Amino acid sequence: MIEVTNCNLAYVQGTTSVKIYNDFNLTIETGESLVLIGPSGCGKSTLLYLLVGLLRPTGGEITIGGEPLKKARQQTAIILQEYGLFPWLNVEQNVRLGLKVRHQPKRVYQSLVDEIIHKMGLADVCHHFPSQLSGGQKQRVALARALTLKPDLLLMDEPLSALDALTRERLQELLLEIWQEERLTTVLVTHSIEEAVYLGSRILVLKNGRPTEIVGEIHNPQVGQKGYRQTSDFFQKATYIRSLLEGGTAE
Ligand SMILES: Nc1ncnc2c1ncn2[C@@H]1O[C@H](COP(=O)(O)OP(=O)(O)OP(=O)(O)O)[C@@H](O)[C@H]1O
Repeated sequence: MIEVTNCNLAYVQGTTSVKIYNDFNLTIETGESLVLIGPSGCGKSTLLYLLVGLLRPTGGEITIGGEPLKKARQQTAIILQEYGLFPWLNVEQNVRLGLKVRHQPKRVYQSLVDEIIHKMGLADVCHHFPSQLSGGQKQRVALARALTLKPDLLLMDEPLSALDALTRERLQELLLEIWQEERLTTVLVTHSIEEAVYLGSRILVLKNGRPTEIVGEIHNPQVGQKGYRQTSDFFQKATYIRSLLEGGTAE
């Protein structure tokens, strides 16, 4: 379980300090797929950076599994929109990079790397360089690299936003599959209402105030059910989230 308790975070902008989070509280259960949605600038990425340990709150505390988060943990993986691949390394080298920097011997990790490359559908391009890949393939490499580290927490900042509609849908399926199989705790930031309802077992709608507020919390236990995207329940949740984003209230 992740607990964010009374957290404060301010950025210095020019001569002023702008409070993004003030006494902010959030609990994320183990195995949840939490989605954060909200207008640009409301603080979604900042929350991910706090959760990964790259930013330290100026007040309050974050604990993961009861342990106070003091610095980046090995079991947390983060995937960013720009993929974060090294252009001079091929697919396989990019995927195994995380294990290599942790000084694992090759004989220990190679079978895991091979397995994940297959699972991500990258076997045919494993000797290609990032410049030879499509956006969807690059994102699958980033995902594969994160998964080789066997994280217990996977944070994703708009990972699918640069992809065309069909590639995006295929990767949504893949993310859902990974979440269902591994039962990882995931936190996904997206601007897509549909994606939020398709992938989030709980969806938090944030408001662009100073400080940031949660204006809606939607429990979505049907996530992952076959054909969910075509149901009226899916449509109703999407409509509700839209109304919250537009500043309306619950129907
Ligand atoms: N390093 C920084 N220094 C000063 N201000 C910052 C810094 N990083 C972010 N901000 C500001 O903090 C606010 C929240 O930024 P953040 O990137 O968390 O928002 P976001 O909801 O992820 O936005 P987007 O949806 O556009 O990615 C914004 O107003 C942003 O300009």
